Amino acid sequence: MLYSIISALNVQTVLIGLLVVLVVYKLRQRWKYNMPPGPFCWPLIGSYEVIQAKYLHEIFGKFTQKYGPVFTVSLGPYQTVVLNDINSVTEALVKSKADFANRPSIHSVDVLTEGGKDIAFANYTPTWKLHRKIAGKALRQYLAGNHLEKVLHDSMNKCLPLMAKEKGAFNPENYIDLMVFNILNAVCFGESVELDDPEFVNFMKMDKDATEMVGKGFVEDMFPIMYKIWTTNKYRTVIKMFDEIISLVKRKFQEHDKTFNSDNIRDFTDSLILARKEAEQEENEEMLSQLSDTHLRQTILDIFSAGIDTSRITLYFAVRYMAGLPEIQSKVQEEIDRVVGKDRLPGIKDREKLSYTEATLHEAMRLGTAAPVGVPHSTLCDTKVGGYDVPKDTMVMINHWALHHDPNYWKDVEKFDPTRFLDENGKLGMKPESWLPFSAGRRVCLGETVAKPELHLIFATIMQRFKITLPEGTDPELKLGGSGGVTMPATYEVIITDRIKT
Ligand code: HEM
Repeated sequence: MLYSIISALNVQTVLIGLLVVLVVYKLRQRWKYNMPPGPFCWPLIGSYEVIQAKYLHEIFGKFTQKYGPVFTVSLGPYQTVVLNDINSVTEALVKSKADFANRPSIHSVDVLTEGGKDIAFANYTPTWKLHRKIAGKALRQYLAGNHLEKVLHDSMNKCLPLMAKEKGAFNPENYIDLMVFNILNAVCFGESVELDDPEFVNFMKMDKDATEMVGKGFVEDMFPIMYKIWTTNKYRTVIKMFDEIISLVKRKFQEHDKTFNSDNIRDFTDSLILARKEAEQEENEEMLSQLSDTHLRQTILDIFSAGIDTSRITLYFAVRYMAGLPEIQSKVQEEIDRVVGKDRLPGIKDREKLSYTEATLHEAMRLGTAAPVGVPHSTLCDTKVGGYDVPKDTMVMINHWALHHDPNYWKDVEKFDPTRFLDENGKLGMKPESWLPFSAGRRVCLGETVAKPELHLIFATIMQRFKITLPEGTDPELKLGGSGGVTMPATYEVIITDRIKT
């Protein structure tokens, strides 16, 4: 009895002590720094409104109206500065780029990245710079030849006939997943799979479940002490999925390592192995220590999973918009018929002539931003943005969704209008200032040069082949699905008519 009272008292004392320390820390921060304003946040828990919100970009939009485009909010214990307009984003990511180039340390992410050994979530260190350089070079080598077009055509030739068999209303997700998966699978591992391949089915299920769970966040990331005491079922499930995904990439990497031949570089994985062999020949011990199996498989996992998720979600949006906007769809198809015809698939070289098609995809990426709040950044030093102070180690989020819906930059914000991206001659014009789906600065999307031709060709090829409509009675307005930091269209069905009967 006495023991339990003492231990209860101890717990209370510790908790109160912690609370006092936190309040003092917060007051000191307020006194020392002129931080951006923001809503009331509870110590440790953060903002109640954020916890309750369905989408982060939406609640951030609400705060912007009240506090302006730069505000502070606590997400659990993470004091976060959110940037909601292009001026503040450019100031942070372009003008003061090194200051904002770090990533916050989040436990669940640390598990997936085997201790931050990847690119996307790694700290801004010389090792990160080396990996980004090597991975960028490998991707450029891949894009230099006609590899990407071949891989794309192979993937589309496999998927389109399967899709054409659909009679009546169906959900196109599986086909889009297969198109994207096979392209990234070929880029990374030189392989292609069938629609019912267990590896594909299993990976997509795990990837989607994990994306949804990560998008909603984990209580354990808010209260890291929980990892040591007790973890939720949700957290244990996602960790099991991470383990499986890591094992899959590990197996593929080991197979490549065993069969590697420097005269025949088959894919991105081979390019990374080659970079390591070159470091071995140069006896560059320092570089070699940063090119361990773990580092290389984490780089591959980044390219594979970052590429699949963003691309599939962008295409879910694009197809759904086209199904609800028959006039725009017809214009896209007229252009493709005129430039490419119906006897061959669109190729990389057609892209510059398919301006309206490209503009339509850009508009789908604006209205249906696949990474609405991007990947969180963190400050490397005390710095400034929008006239406010941002202390070292503050989490910084970019609200890409807000940039893409800012009425100061977009007329009739909610209207789907591809001509925003065209000049007076109907050609693709300069990038609109507040269009930033791939972000900017030191951590700008590494896959942008792959994603742009990849998405364009998949989209153009689907549009060339099928007229897409919504089942009778469906509201043409797109409803948003996903939650937290992940957005996608709510599950939908379409009906397709084959425009090229084969
Ligand atoms: C629609 C397609 C895509 C979109 C909208 C997109 C968007 C983004 C965004 C917003 C970031 C975070 C940038 C920042 O931290 O400020 C990012 C990072 C990244 N993306 Fe993409 N991405 C796309 C496709 C791809 C593809 C196809 C790949 C791989 C081939 C890829 C690989 C990466 C990597 C590795 C990073 C981390 C960069 C770093 O931290 O240094 N992405 N992407």
